[in-house]
Amino acid sequence: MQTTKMGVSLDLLPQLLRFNNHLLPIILSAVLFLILKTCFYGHSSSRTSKMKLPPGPKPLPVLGNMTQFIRAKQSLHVVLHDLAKAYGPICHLKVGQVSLVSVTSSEVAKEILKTQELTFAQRPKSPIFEAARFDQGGLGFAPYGEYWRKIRKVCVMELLSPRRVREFRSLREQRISDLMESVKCTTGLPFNISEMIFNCSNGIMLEASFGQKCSRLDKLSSAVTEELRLASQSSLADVFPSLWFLNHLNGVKAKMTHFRAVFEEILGGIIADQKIGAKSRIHSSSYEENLVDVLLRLQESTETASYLSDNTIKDIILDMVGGGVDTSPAVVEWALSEMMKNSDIMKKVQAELRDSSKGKAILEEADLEKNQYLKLIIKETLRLHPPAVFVGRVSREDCIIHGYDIPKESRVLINSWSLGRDPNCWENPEKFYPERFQSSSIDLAGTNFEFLPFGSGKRMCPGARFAVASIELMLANLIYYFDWKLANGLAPEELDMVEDSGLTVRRLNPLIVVATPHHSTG
Ligand code: HEM
Repeated sequence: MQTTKMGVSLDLLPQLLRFNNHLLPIILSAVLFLILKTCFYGHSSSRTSKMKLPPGPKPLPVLGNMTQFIRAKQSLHVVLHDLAKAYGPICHLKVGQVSLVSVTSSEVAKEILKTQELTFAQRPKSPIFEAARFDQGGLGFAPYGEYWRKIRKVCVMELLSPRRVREFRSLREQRISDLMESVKCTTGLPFNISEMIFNCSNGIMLEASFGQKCSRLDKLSSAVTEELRLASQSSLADVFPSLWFLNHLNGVKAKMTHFRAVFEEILGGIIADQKIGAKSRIHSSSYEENLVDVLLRLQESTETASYLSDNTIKDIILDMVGGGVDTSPAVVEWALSEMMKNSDIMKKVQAELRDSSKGKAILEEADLEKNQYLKLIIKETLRLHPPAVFVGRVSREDCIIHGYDIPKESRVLINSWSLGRDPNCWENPEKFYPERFQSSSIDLAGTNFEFLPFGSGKRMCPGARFAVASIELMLANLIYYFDWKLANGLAPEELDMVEDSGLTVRRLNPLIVVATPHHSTG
């Protein structure tokens, strides 16, 4: 293996940073700055190797020239997956000034997420998100500590608890029934199901959060989507933290400040309105609380009042909307795509659903309990297409992982996409084969480290139950009620499965289909 100090930094930058041409001078100066800094002062990886450590463990070398692995426009998770084939399950990359540790094996993932859980209970700092948040970044980006613990408790026990998820059942059923009506209206013509799935899923999340449909919520959801998109186009300043001014020069800071103003206007307005109406609504016995109501009620309670300011509530709500916005629809989209390609699987699940719920116009959640195959399909989709391809953490102290020194502040990317395709863990890993989960104990709880779609441990996704409830009901109804064909005479094997890049990995090209109502349903 060839080891050079700068090779990786420069080769990986174009992968991580998508930038406009007018930013080129800034980028070049930054790279030049780094080269000079490296030449004259050395860089942090060389400091790493000089650290005093107990005998045995060794510094994880920075990999050398990897140009051969980086094909044009390939996503970072695929680049890192390919690197692992050559260099092993743990690789140290230098990206700008940041030490990045890529992990692609379940054993190493377990060491990080379980054995040394506390060391890695921190998320990478994101100056981009910080600029668009109000307090300490809600749950997702709050530093591990007392504040995070309190907010996490509110989210897990109050906002996304099993009881609360059940309470939103009729909301899900109503929204999905609206989706079915929209699909019916396409009357056998080609249409973009990806967009409809996205709107439905988004509608569920927004209505659960605010209890209403209104135009300002559409504005909020587009701002959150745009914000996530901008954040996924990782800014140069993220990998050169000492060049703090870059985010000002490249316009990212201004855009984030704009999003913050949009969030302030909409969320500030909604919180003020809901405060006025809350007491009368909550005293009505038929009233179902939405998430903002719950947070405002907790704001009045002596136990939680001290840390639930209006700004914290805004951050938490942005976490809820942001956490669910692209992820759940991505799973429905990928599952449907896989079934379009694998007609046997589609037929099998349709038969199971249609036999068990004969003649029903629409499936309710209670109808799904007996449909095991649908659950296997969702797991298999999450294995091959985890919407969040990385579980991202930061080391809070120097530690040793897999026999290597990992310095404090290293960013760790556990590649869930790669874990789901590891031939050491999965037979015939590239094949979409839901039956593999049939007699397996592997579940979504994050205790099987080859399958981490929702992460694991203390910072595991608190929205998993909420997400799965929507995904199951939406997918079940779509395949129960309609028969599906690809548009424009496309054969199943011609359907592309190209991934978009971003924080959430969805299809790059929308799924264009033709739906025909099935004669025995409804
Ligand atoms: C299919 C849908 C979803 C997937 C695949 C997903 C995946 C993930 C993953 C991988 C993490 C990081 C976990 C870790 O570090 O161990 C995470 C964190 C998080 N997710 Fe989700 N998520 C989904 C839906 C949701 C929904 C619907 C919400 C909110 C309603 C949500 C809210 C959050 C929050 C707040 C965190 C940060 C938790 C913390 O840092 O303590 N997610 N999610």
